[in-house]
Amino acid sequence: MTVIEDRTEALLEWIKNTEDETFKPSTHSFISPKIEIKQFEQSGRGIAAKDDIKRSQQILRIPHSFLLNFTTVVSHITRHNSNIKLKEPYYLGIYVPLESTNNNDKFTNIYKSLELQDLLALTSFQLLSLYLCFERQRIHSSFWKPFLEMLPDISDFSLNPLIWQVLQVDQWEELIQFLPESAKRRAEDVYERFLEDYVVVRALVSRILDDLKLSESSADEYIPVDLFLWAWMCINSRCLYMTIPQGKTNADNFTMAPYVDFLNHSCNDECSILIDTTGFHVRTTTPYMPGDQLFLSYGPHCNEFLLCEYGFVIPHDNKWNDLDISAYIIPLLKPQHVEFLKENDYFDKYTMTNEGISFRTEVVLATVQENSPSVSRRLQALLNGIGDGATFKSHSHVLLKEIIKKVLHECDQYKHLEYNDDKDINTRERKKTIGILYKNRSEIANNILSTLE
Ligand SMILES: C[S@@+](CC[C@H](N)C(=O)[O-])C[C@H]1O[C@@H](n2cnc3c(N)ncnc32)[C@H](O)[C@@H]1O
Repeated sequence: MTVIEDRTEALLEWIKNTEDETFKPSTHSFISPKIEIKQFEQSGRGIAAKDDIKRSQQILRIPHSFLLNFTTVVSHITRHNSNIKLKEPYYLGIYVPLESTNNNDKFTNIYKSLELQDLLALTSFQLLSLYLCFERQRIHSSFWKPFLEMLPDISDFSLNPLIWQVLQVDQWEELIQFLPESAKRRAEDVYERFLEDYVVVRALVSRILDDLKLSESSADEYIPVDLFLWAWMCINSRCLYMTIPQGKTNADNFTMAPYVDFLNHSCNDECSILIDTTGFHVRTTTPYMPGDQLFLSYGPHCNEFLLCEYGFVIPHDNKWNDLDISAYIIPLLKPQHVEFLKENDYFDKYTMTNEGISFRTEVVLATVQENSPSVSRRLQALLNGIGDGATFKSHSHVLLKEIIKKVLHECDQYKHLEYNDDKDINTRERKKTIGILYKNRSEIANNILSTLE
């Protein structure tokens, strides 16, 4: 057996796979005997059909105790602290084996010192990143060992700009500079989210070390930044939407789900998800033949989003690609335009797709044509949906053509990156991916331009 097959066996045993849809659904998993984990060239490990699978067939069910989320992590950590009694109903069904708390390593000493309010003050991302970092380091006594052993390596995220920046990979500053402005902004947003989580978690660990009079130990020993990065990226690239009762914002509403997290992304919905009291279920929404890869849509995401959040792109025909031209339009705005657009919630994010320009883009192109937008009746009519903005159209088209020509000029400068021959394979792949982003932009720009001529 190969290493991956061994690990898969261990995972199936741990999640108590029964291959029986009806057997003890709240404590045992069901992994359809018609599927298997396989290696795919473009997308790494994924799930393949071994047999014909009909549409609308249940293929996976994972009980709540094997899902890694805010509720299960709080249940596991607080088991180390006998003063904490969890009473809320959502904690009651979570199975935490006692053996997993019988250890006195340096990480469980921190768990013992964490109060419930410390945990509840964290976001899902912060709590799970902290927990994955610790459990990875105490893996041999971790309840989650078979799951942790199936998680990707940091090298699997090599295309992701967050990795370039945090690990300062070869040519990282140049690579970030090469990104289209809208992708650069997405990458900055991801970096800020990551940094904020790291700072909060590190401060919490430092405080506990102080409380334990262990201030000679540094929080960096407990959460090295590269391990925190690995944990954070595992979560970001594998989290699945699920409502969390303790969630403070929508961003807290997710879970990690063993085995389900091997489903790769496609633009079309080919599987669907359902969560009930027995756990996390996946059904097919399309038929599959033996050898086919099963896919789940992670959402209507363009390539810039997929790259910055997950570290991959769909090289051909991502139907959710858009072209963000905010960086070209915003410099054209006068202060009164900016004020008007902000007041009406139309500032920034000016996009177009192959189908045409977005309404936000139509609004901004109309707004720049008005000296005093706040008193323009025709602009107000456009915003209220009373007028169709016909009087703005011809000048909007002129402006749009100018902008698109600039976009195409920029794409011509960078498209060649797709075919670069950098001697370092990682840099080569990263540059190639940036080149694909420019190719995507030029395709949309050319399509829109042809409708204007
Ligand atoms: C939820 S995991 C899927 C399992 C993953 N392939 C693995 O080997 O563990 C998501 C990650 O899979 C990869 N991925 C998913 N869909 C992909 C696709 N259509 N093309 C390329 N990579 C993909 C990306 O690396 C992404 O961060």
